[in-house]
Formats: sequence, C-alpha cells, structure tokens
Amino acid sequence: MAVEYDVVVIGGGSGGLVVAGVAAALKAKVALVERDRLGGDCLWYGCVPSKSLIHASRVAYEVKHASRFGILCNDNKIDFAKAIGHVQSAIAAIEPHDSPQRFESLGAEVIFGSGEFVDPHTFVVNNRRLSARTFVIATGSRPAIPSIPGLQLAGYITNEEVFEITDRPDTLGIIGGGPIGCELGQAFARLGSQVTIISSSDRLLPKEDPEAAAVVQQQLISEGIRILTKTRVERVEVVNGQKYLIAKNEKIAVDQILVATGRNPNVESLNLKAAKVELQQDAAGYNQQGDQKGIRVNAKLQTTNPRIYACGDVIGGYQFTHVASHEANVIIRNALFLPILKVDYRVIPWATFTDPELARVGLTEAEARQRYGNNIDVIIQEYADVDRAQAEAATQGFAKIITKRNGEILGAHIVGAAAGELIHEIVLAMSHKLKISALGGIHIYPTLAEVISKAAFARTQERYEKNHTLQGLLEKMFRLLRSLG
Ligand SMILES: Cc1cc2nc3c(=O)[nH]c(=O)nc-3n(C[C@H](O)[C@H](O)[C@H](O)COP(=O)(O)OP(=O)(O)OC[C@H]3O[C@@H](n4cnc5c(N)ncnc54)[C@H](O)[C@@H]3O)c2cc1C
Ligand SMILES: NC(=O)c1ccc[n+]([C@@H]2O[C@H](COP(=O)([O-])OP(=O)(O)OC[C@H]3O[C@@H](n4cnc5c(N)ncnc54)[C@H](O)[C@@H]3O)[C@@H](O)[C@H]2O)c1
Repeated sequence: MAVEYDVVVIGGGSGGLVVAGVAAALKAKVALVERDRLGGDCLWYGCVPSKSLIHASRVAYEVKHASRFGILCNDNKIDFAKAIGHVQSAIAAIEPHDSPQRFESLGAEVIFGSGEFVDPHTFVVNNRRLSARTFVIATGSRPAIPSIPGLQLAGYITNEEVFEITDRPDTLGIIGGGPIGCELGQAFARLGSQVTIISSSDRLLPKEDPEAAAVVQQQLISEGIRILTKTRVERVEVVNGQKYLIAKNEKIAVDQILVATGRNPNVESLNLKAAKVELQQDAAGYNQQGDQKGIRVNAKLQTTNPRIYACGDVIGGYQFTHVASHEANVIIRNALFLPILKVDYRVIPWATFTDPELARVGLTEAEARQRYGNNIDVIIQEYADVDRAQAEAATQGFAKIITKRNGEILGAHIVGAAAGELIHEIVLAMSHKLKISALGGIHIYPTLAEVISKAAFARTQERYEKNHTLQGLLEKMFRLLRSLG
C-alpha cells in the first residue's frame, strides 16, 4: 500500500531537526511534527541559555577579580535582568536557524500538534493520519522531579523556567550536583546569589573522572558555594512565606529551589504500544530519579518496530545535543536508504562548562583498568607547566590521557581553561586511531593547547627514562663519536 511520506519525524529538537532538514534537502517527502516550538531543549531551556548565562557570570567574576591584573573596577554592580536579557537575545539570534520557515523552505512540512500512533504504520496528529515508510521519534526528555514531601507545595523551578526569571534569588538551593547543578550553581553564585548545592552522590559530577571533578568542586567551594554531598532533601517547608530545605537535621532557608536531578524520557503521549515500540528493560541512561524508561533501540537505532527509529534523549544513554545529531545522521541513512549502518559510540566527547571546564572523551582511568588491568599508561600534564596558562593566570587543572601500552589512546580528561575546545584534538586522534605520539607534533607557542603536546612528550620522556638499555647504547655511541673526533 502506498504511503504519503518517506519519513515522519516526531519532535523538532536537536535530533529531529537534523533528520528533517537533511532528509528534505535530499528530496525525501518529510513531515515534522512538533508539539511546542522548534528548537527543543538545547535552544530554549538547555545549551544555548545556560552557556549564555555562564558567559555573563564569567564576565562578572573576571571584573570582580580584575584587580590582580592591576585593573581596578569600582562600583561593579550586577543587573541580573540584563544578564537574562543577554540569554534571551542569544536564543533570539540562533532561533531563525531552527524556524519553521527554514524547514519549510528546505521542503519539509511542519505540523504543530501532539499526536499519537494508532497502528504500527500510522501517526495521527490534528485528526490527520500520517502514513510513512519510516518514522523517527525524537521527543527528548524533561526534568525528573524527586518526590520530596512539601516540594510541590513550596514551588520550584527547573531548567525550563530558570532562564526566564528576572529577579535574582538572593539564596538559591539546588537539588542535584550533576552538570546542570554545577553549571548553573556557579553562574548564579557569580551573579550574586548565595548558592547551596545538595547532592545525593558522594561528590559533584559523579559521572566524571574523580580527580578532575574534584578540581571543579574545589573551585565552586572557593567561590562561596555550599556543597552538601551524600545528602538528600528530606522535605521542604514554607514558614511565613520563607522556603526551607530540610536535610540532615538542618533547615536551609532559600528564596528559590532549582531541581536538577536528571531526566525522564518524553514517551507517554505517543501511544507506543499501538506502534509495537517497546521501552528499555531498565532505566538505562536515566539516573535514580529516572523511574521511567527510554525507548529501546538496536545498534541501527531501530525500535522494536523496524520502521520506527528513535534518537536523542528519548533513548537515554549520552544525553547531549551533539550525540542526538550524531544518531540522527545514522538514522537518515538507515531510514531513507538501507538499514545497515550501526551507530558508533566509540569516541563520544562532552564538556561541562563550569569554570574551569571539564571535558572528556573515552574511558576513565577506572574503566580502562577494569578492561585492561594495569597494562595502561596514565599521563597527567598540569596546566601550571604551560606558559600560556601562567601568562593568563589560568594555572588550575590538568590533562589526563590514558593509553594502552602501545600508545593507543583509550580516554582523556581535561579540567582547566578552554578544556571543551582543547579536547577536540584528542577526539580527532582517537577517531582516526592515532597513537598518543601523534599529539606530540608541532603546537603554536604559547597556547593552552600545549597541555596536550606536553602530555604526549611526557609519555615519551617517561618511557625513555625507564629504558636503560637505550640510554646505555646512546652513551656508548656518543663516547665512540667523541673518540673519533
Ligand atoms: C540546562 C541544560 C543544559 C544543557 N547543556 C548542554 C550542552 O552544553 N551541550 C550538550 O551537548 N547538551 C546539553 N544539554 C542536553 C541537550 O539539551 C539534549 O541532550 C538535547 O537537546 C537532546 O536532543 P533531543 O532531540 O533528544 O531532544 P530535544 O532537543 O529536547 O527535542 C525534543 C523535541 O520534541 C518535542 N516533543 C516532545 N514530545 C512531543 C510529542 N509528543 N509530539 C511532538 N513533539 C514532541 C519537544 O517539544 C522538543 O521540541 C543540556 C540540557 C539541559 C537541560
Ligand atoms: N555541558 C553539558 O553538556 C550539559 C550541561 C547540562 C546538562 N547536560 C545534560 O543534561 C543531563 C541532565 O543533567 P542533570 O544535571 O539534571 O542530571 P545528572 O543525572 O547528570 O545529575 C543529577 C545529579 O543529581 C543527584 N541527585 C539525583 N537525585 C537526587 C535527590 N533526590 N537529591 C539530591 N541529589 C540528587 C545525582 O546524584 C546527580 O549528581 C545530563 O546527563 C547531561 O547529559 C549536559
């Protein structure tokens, strides 16, 4: 039976827009269904606003600490509403790229509405039955809210509201010490809020290399942020209009509560059962709040209905914009042409944009030891030994590179200035299976990127220092050469 579309994409965010845009450009017949506005979390409530607020807060921090460079800034006031204005103008500048007009001009049909599957081949939206060769579910995720007594009554905000408040809370309680809690906690503290981060895990950023995460945690503490780890908020009370977080027999007064305790997939309204699309067996990729499960996919990103694909936060795993578009690119090939391509998660980088930044690719040291025992090398290069870092007083942090004994790079963790930019050199090396020696090539002096070439050189040096045979041979050779004149 003939169908109307080559592909119907459900969800117009980081993953869905890539599928819809490229498929339309390839002249496939595409419908893009979105229940709200195009752009998804990344544009409206995630990457774009958070990085914009972080930038404003960084300027505030630099101004406050400018006197160490002999720059005296008196009367440095913070206009919080203007900082939020910067956030909104960054969104407005990027939004046209994700606008319905742009996708329509590419040839996609954009349909606003929240629909559902009625059978394995049909999605109904606004009473229209959309039949297609293939479907892509890219409906993303939403904040998971812990069931803390009193929280609903007291009121709280999540990443969906935080970028729209124009009154800076004098005191801010953040529940959750993951990337959202850390990035926004530091930003608000730098913009003048008294911030307390409460996390159930034993340290901030529990998914990251412990030594690297400790550098970030120490910086946050040094900026006056109070951090309570291994702590759960037991209840929330409101007394005479004042909110209190009750944790470990302590009553913490806060003006505002930001919840950042992980995500839940957006699957409920889609009637997946009718489409024979199953969820995962466990909450893989979602944290302990993630009582709901993401969509189950195979390596080709097909759901349990092979005509229906899924990508991005809705399948759990790595919840990043660039991963959603990486997966979308696999789906385009499989859904439009032949379903043969498998998604490759071997080299997936990400960064947490605190100051210092923390960037990662590949295995942690613990994961590498688990897989390869002690047959690995771990190289640590401090920023303090990099001249440019000294010049910019950005000496905090290090690059840690983990390799097999033969030099194959297994993982890297950089905590320090511009870590999110510097990691890409290692990403490229890993993607092309280059060994660590490849990172030792010429680097511009003086740049922060030398933290990587120095790490590579440190490994060569370390191996040379252990190679007494080679040292002995060289000694003999030079003695001989001298004797010959
Ligand atoms: C505060 C914050 C900061 C972040 N910072 C970063 C960062 O710096 N770097 C990074 O890589 N990642 C970051 N992320 C993660 C990133 O935003 C997500 O991983 C990414 O947006 C996921 O893309 P997606 O396509 O799966 O979902 P989304 O981009 O959220 O798109 C899902 C779309 O589906 C729509 N939708 C939902 N249900 C339906 C339905 N039933 N019918 C139709 N449409 C529907 C939604 O309205 C939305 O438009 C951040 C996230 C947050 C919350
Ligand atoms: N720079 C980036 O790329 C970036 C930035 C922000 C968010 N993100 C994405 O968004 C996702 C969600 O971020 P997140 O920070 O909400 O989630 P997360 O799952 O990464 O971290 C949640 C944290 O909250 C803690 N927690 C959970 N329940 C708790 C409770 N009841 N009380 C106290 N603490 C509790 C956990 O121990 C953990 O430390 C991330 O996984 C990431 O993929 C990415």
